[in-house]
Amino acid sequence: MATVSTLNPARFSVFKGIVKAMFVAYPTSIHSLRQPGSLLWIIFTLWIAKTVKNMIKRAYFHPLSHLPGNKLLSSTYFFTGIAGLSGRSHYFHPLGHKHYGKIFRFSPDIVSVTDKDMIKEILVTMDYPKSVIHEGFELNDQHNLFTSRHKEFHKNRRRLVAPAFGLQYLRALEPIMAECTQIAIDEIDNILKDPKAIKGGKILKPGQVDICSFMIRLSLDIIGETAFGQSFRMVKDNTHPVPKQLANTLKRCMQQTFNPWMKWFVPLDWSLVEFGAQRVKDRKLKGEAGRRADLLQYLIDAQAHERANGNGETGNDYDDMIAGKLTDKAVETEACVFLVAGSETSSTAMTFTIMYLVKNSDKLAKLREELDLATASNVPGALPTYDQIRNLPYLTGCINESLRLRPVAATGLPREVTEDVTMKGQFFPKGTILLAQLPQLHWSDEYFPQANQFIPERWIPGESPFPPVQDFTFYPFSAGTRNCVGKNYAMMEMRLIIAALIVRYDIGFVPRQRTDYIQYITTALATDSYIITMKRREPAREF
Ligand code: HEM
Repeated sequence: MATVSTLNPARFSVFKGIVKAMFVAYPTSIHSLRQPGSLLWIIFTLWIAKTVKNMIKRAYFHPLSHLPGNKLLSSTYFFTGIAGLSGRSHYFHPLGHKHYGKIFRFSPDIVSVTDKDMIKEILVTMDYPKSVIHEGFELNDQHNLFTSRHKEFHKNRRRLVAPAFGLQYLRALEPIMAECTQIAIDEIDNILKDPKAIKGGKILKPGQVDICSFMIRLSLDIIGETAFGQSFRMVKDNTHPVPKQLANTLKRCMQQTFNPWMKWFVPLDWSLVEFGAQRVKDRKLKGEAGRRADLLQYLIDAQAHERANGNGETGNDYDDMIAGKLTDKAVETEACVFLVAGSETSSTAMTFTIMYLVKNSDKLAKLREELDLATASNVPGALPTYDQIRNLPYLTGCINESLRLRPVAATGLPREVTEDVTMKGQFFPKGTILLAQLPQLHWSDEYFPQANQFIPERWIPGESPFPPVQDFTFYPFSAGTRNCVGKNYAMMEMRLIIAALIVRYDIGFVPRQRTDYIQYITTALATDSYIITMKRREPAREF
């Protein structure tokens, strides 16, 4: 297996050579630069003049220059590049909106939007395609469901993949999710008995558990089992190389999207794709004996079905890809996409939900009461079943409230305008990237009274102290044709895991911890850690 993305040694030595040569040539160059009329002086002056001319053009004479926004930021891609490197641009957008209002331009062709009607128009009514930003995340040289900007491709691929997330199929995944959750619970119990039993990470005080680490590892194991038919055993061993490689690669992808020069030095490591391809081959080789009710099986069956109905591949790789056919490569790629799109998203959302619960003990007590009632008939040791918890309003309210306050799409959703358009009296030329700022909408007191408070009751008709939540104000899973195909999967997983933890343990807040977050493709706590206290409940809910 290839190593984690590092500097490309050959290119790095070329780079070192250039830097060395620059140092040797430095005194001469500086001297030459200081001589008006010398060749270097002329080249440098022309370059500066061209850059300044382009910056002035973008800032004052661009079709978007009528929009509010900082002229310096709008004149160059430099600052978007820096933001892309840091993974923290979501901290900067609210400041921009506070200063400039619901629409502001912060890059030559990127405009941030928090206006409710415009967001609906961008995501739902006009259903604009994804932007060039998404292409930086294409894997296996293939368009895929998540990244593709091509409507026809997306329509075909979504038709083939979406049924895998239908309720009937998802119910078959419950035993897999339950088994992985039970393994996590056993590991938590081990750590509570002996803090040294921790798998990786630092040993914590007795009674403390890093719940963020558990959520990350558990959701990786679940997606490994359901998308590849093989757990990464991250909860048990925490040593599988693929998750780490993937996290590094996604970070690099995001950085390179905004800083294309990095591609020259830092190759991307797609070991994940090799891993995925091997799993697909293994499953196909086993034939009927290897059948399992999971996402991978669904993709393999869908491929066989298409072939049997004469809708299989033509043999021309490019045409097949553009048409969204389920080739072998496409099956491998989509299984990998599930891992990319379906692990950190769920784990972050669960960590934030638990973080809000431990910070709001009254809400935690109310959730516990609801769960205890719903699972009262369980024998000791049994995990809550999905039938027991799927319709619990307070549990759903807690998850919704956490997704509202900390949406996984922290930097907003970029969409590209396909033709010149005027929205809310503002002109946007073809090619403009509109960034639908979901977080700002979710945090608006106009739509969510006391917006910065964790109030699960607001989602429960009859219990809410506020008017009902309006349509098109809450987009944790996006909307339109590009909404999250894994929404039902994610809701099921989050409900099952959070219910299992709350029923089994008393959990509590540990003060003085960092809770800042970063976003490369999805959002995560910057430290990958959130510690809580946990204690087995005695004796009533002992199982
Ligand atoms: C709490 C968990 C999750 C959240 C908040 C979430 C959120 C989102 C959002 C906001 C999008 C739109 C992204 C964009 O427009 O750029 C999206 C798309 C997507 N999600 Fe999720 N997601 C979650 C879990 C999952 C899971 C578990 C899976 C799969 C197992 C998944 C698979 C996908 C895929 C494949 C897409 C692309 C769909 C398309 O364009 O047709 N997601 N998700």
